[in-house]
Amino acid sequence: MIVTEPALTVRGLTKKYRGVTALDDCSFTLPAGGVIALVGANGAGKSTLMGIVSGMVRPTAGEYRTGGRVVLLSQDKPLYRTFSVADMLDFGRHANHVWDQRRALGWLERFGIPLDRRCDKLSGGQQAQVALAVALGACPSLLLLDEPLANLDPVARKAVTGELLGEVAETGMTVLLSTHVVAELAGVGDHLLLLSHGRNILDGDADDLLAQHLRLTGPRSERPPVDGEVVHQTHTARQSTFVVRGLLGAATPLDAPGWTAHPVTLEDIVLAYLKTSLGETGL
Ligand SMILES: Nc1ncnc2c1ncn2[C@@H]1O[C@H](COP(=O)(O)OP(=O)(O)OP(=O)(O)O)[C@@H](O)[C@H]1O
Repeated sequence: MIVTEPALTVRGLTKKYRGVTALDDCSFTLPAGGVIALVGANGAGKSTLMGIVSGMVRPTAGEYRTGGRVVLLSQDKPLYRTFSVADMLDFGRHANHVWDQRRALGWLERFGIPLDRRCDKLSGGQQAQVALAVALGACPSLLLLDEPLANLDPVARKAVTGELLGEVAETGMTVLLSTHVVAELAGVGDHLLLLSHGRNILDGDADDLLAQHLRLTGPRSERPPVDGEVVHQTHTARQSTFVVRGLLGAATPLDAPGWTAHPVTLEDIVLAYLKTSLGETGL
């Protein structure tokens, strides 16, 4: 039996800046070999987590363990303005012990990025592609992408995500992709990690999470008509809606007059947890 080491294990990880708790006693394990969507509002602690895991930021408490080479591509793309694209690949080759020039070149070719163009003469989206090529050339086992796709238009973002999934399938690497574009989650991540105020409030396999959650609508009631954890609830004078985590699938018939069950999307799940963590009860 092949036992794959997790891509990342985190125990009690905490980071405090003067007066600000950026990460608050986080513990979770992320599986290897897929794309993990790291989701959270502005200031939730996503960049801090990536900074720690890449070794750039020292945690205040707790520990973490990774399964191999970690490469971070941060929000401010690390390019030298006056370097050509080819110079950036040379730089990558010299800055990394392990370097795969073919892989870096292949990525640039797929997106038609000219090698002789100076980095400051490229569009924001093209600069993101060069930074990605350098990151991939370094052959990461865990690639941390801190919103590097923010400059890309939705079509380009989809193309890049598709190519990244190809790289994951080919090499077995793990990509931790941070985003607050919740609407674009579908089809991006195999696994979801949700941060709110420095705490990991949800993590799990995307398909499992979809199967475990459902929305129930029925006559106004204090409680839903099924067992399970109430993630979020809203009430009007005559109607109640609950997002519940339980064992019932949306296709299971409900033995409760007036109640209907609906499947949820990953976006619905994320929003339900975030609203509850922000204290929005809808009561
Ligand atoms: N160097 C720092 N000094 C002081 N406070 C910091 C520092 N870096 C981050 N913080 C604070 O820590 C908290 C978490 O910030 P972080 O950048 O990790 O969040 P984020 O989820 O990446 O946010 P965004 O989506 O806006 O990039 C915020 O309150 C932020 O102001």
